[in-house]
Amino acid sequence: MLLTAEKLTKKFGDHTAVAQLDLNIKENECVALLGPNGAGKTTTLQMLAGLLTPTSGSIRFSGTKNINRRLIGYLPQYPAFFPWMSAKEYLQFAGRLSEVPKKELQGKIEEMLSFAGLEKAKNKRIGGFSGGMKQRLGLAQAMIHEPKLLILDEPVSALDPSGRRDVLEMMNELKKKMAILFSTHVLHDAEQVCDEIVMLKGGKMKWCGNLIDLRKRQGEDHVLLETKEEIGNWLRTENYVAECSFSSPRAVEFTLRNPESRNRLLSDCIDKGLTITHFSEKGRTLEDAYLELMEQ
Ligand SMILES: Nc1ncnc2c1ncn2[C@@H]1O[C@H](COP(=O)(O)OP(=O)(O)OP(=O)(O)O)[C@@H](O)[C@H]1O
Repeated sequence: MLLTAEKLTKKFGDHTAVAQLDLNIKENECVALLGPNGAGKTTTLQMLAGLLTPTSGSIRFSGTKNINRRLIGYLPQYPAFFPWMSAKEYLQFAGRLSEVPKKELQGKIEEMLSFAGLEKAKNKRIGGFSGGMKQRLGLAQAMIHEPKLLILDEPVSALDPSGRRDVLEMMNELKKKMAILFSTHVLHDAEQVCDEIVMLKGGKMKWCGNLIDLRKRQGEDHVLLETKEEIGNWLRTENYVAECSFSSPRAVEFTLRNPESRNRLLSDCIDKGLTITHFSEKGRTLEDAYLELMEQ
């Protein structure tokens, strides 16, 4: 295991920002920390990055108790850039801070500029960069020393759709080489890149699992049925049918109490002499499953 946090807790005075959080990150795994505003995402990331001391609990990185900052890359939610510096100068500065060996630094800077799509802007001042360019530069500085774990706080939240896509594509490339832990309050962003999801609310873990587990919670139980003949009232009283709503005598929407009763429904329709002209099942969206978990 690359990182193991046990019973991680952070209190600010009387307020508990993170409570008894257990978290595991494997090598090359991409984990999304998902939660609404104030859930404790930034506090958690800062503790794991070694920037904030936990009130209690433990963090083990690569099996040792010390957080080795050289093995971690961190991009804060609001990175502070020096607007008068050029992209190249900024990466030089970041590379020295991260102790990239001098003889490797120039090569690394060129590699990062190319990865971030900033070669043409390398000598331009950061003050004139768009939000997307700044975020790509922020990612480049976080990984210039080839960390084993990249910690990104809301890396796409402030970006427009094209900036979002660029940064998510960069993350998809990066996860082939290193583990990534990133926070977001948007499930759709998590879906694009992550393997595992950890949901936080009020400083506590609400749920953790992978997208497959989350998709299982979607279900496929909402049915739309249309027939040539009038359906009749029998459907309302069937015990496998719930929340039945007729939009016309020949069209009805309802929820199947369990997905296996689908065959029973179809054979009942045939027994009643109905000709089925439309049958479809609609699952809830992933967002619905997420919101339901958060509200539980
Ligand atoms: N330095 C601090 N002093 C006091 N309270 C704090 C401090 N930092 C965070 N908090 C509180 O801890 C809770 C968790 O904050 P945190 O910033 O970790 O949440 P978040 O999930 O990152 O939220 P957001 O999505 O808004 O960035 C909030 O209630 C916040 O007000």
